[in-house]
Amino acid sequence: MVSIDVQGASVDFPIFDAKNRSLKKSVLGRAGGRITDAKVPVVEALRDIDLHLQQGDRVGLVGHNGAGKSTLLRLLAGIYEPTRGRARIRGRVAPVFDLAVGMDPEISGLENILIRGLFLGMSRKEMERRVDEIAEFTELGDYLRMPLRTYSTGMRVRLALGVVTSIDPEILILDEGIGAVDAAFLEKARDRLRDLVDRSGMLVFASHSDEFLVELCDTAIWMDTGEIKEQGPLREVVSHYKGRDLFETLSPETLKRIGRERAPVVDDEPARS
Ligand SMILES: Nc1ncnc2c1ncn2[C@@H]1O[C@H](COP(=O)(O)OP(=O)(O)OP(=O)(O)O)[C@@H](O)[C@H]1O
Repeated sequence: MVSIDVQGASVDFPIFDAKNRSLKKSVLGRAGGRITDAKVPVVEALRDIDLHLQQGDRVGLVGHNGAGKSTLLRLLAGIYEPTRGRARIRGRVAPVFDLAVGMDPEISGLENILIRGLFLGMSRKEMERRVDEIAEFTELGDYLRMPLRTYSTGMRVRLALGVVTSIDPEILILDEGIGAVDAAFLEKARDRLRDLVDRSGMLVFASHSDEFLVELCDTAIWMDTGEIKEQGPLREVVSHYKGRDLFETLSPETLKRIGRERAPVVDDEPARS
């Protein structure tokens, strides 16, 4: 059984080369974690996080720029150790922060499929079994035998997305980078992404995209200046964060796919006869 237990965890980044010349006018900062006023300033990226996640959880992470989403993902992936408190992770983590990480420009697309799969925790045998199917999905044809440096950005993303959606992670930690893929290909990748999420034991996904959040998650955490401001059902938490109903901007196709009706809009105006 996979699980993540975080108790009283904080992550600080001391900044040794910060400029101490103050701004002529003090500027109200809205983005980012709190910065302590010391000789060596410290960015408090996460403060006092308590979190328990278990098998089957599909959690969306929302919050303003610099709220601590990526730092929390790295803590949950075991990449960062908490400065204070503790984080216990049970299960094999596949961290997908940047689709391009683990790809080598000098080797072919086919070789990159294998290497990237190993990086995400698959065995060589498993990847050899899947390589044909991934190659077909990417529609890259003869390019798969060419070095990766000859690919356009979109072609690289196709390759990376093909590999990422073929793995069997116990804990899938996903950062929002996948939003950068072109819309047509994403349409094609959507079912694969859903399958990936369905067969992974747990998903934590940071995203600014309403469509992606409703497609992949059922609960949410709202991060604000390094703290958990709210945690609960997806629609409720994201609607509080956005200040409007999460379902308001979804396309009819998305609503149909997720099998939900848009809630009736509450009309404050007195009914006219
Ligand atoms: N390596 C680092 N060194 C110093 N400060 C950092 C580092 N990584 C993150 N921070 C700071 O920690 C805070 C949280 O950053 P984080 O990247 O987790 O935010 P985020 O919610 O993912 O933001 P975004 O939506 O803009 O990606 C910010 O104030 C950021 O400046």
